[in-house]
Amino acid sequence: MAHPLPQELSIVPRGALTGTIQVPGDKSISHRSLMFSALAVGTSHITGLLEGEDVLATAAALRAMGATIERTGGDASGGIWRVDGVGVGGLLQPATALEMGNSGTSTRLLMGLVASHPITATFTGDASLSGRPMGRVIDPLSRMGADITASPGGKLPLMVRGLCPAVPITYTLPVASAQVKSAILLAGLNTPGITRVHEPVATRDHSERMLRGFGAAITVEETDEGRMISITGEAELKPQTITVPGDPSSAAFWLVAASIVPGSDIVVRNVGLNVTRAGLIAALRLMGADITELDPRTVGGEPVADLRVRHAPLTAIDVPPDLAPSMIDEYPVLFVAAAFAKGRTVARGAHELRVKESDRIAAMKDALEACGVPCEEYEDGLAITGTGGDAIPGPATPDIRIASKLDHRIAMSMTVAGLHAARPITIDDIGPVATSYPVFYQSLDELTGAA
Ligand SMILES: O=C(O)C1=C[C@@H](OP(=O)(O)O)[C@@H](O)[C@H](O)C1
Ligand SMILES: C=C(OP(=O)(O)O)C(=O)O
Repeated sequence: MAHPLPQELSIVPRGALTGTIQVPGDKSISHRSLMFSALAVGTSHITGLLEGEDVLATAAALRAMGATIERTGGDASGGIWRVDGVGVGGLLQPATALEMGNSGTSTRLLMGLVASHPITATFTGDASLSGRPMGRVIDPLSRMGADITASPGGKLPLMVRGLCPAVPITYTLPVASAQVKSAILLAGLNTPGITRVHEPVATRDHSERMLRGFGAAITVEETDEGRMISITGEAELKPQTITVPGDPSSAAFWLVAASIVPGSDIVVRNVGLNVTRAGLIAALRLMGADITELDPRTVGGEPVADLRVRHAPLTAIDVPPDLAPSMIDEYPVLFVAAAFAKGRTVARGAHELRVKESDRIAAMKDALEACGVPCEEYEDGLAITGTGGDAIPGPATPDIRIASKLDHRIAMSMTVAGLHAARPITIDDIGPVATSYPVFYQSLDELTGAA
């Protein structure tokens, strides 16, 4: 895929954030809504689907394998989509390679789907995705019988030749990864017998919740050694009407922005608060953030609330490592919060950050240090010495560019940092923001009165 030209942007402070916004649909739930609907027998309807590039890559791949997927309406806060599924076992051989763009979730979950179908698919991706480890899914899916040929180091491009019928396995996750767990469960859907995933550390449980909603026989047993998830194969999924809640990983940027910019007082509506995703809120509250949950309710089987966030002085903490799985995508913006806290925040136990769209530990260290924020890098995290609430200095000279490294979360996090910096922060490429939050800069305009 040809890369679009880099979109450079300079961020300058815009004053307090005020008003109310709604974040787009949850990315994890949007991917799964499309995949499970594509495997159901009949027509599903999805409201609030995130229309980011990652989710659109999933839709395109499912279409290439026979599902009919159409947008029927919607607005900036989310799309309304209709999916006519092919039934479990009914995926067709795609005619061309599946182009996954920047999306790890699309790649790993769809590899699981292909693994137990009688089809062969080639997966390709952009430079970021092509550097990410796929061995973590290649191993269990190969044990189930799939024949997978990958590029050196277990990377993309790779080809999955599915086996049908596949062999059920019991697999203990060697890394805390909802993508690996979900890939195995998806392969298990079309595998005779019971496929089991043992998860020593709990990760996001959207697949389990949604598969149950679609009528799959799935059980979750809590044990002293973690969770054992069992799925009975050759399932028949029933079509659903799904409302996707707002993405807590997108709300995260506003929670931090309002906390650090003096005078801010905002409401972020419709934020998913599943405990397997809510770690950042817990960490920010430990730092002294002023976050109130309003109107708690259930949307699409997930707990949701509106969040009121007011500026508050933040204090450094040792981020509890057991929060890591429930805030894994939020570390970059947590590091920004730490840059404004009083004292030295230490966040460790987050080695997985090394293998996201970029090495997020190195990327944020480089970015924050370039803005005058003292950092110390560990193999599994970062220590950051904050200003105690004052503006961070910003780059020493105007020619310094902050590298977003094809990583949406680095671009958005450094945008937030630029809202309270003494000098402008120029980001070399904000294009990747479109993967998960296409209306991010519109929402920033709304919250800062520039819309
Ligand atoms: O299952 C998912 O939807 C996701 C799981 C996480 O990845 P890992 O499974 O690699 O931890 C997360 O970082 C990613 O943004 C989305
Ligand atoms: C890690 C992320 O996504 P993915 O793994 O799907 O590329 C993310 O959105 O931060």
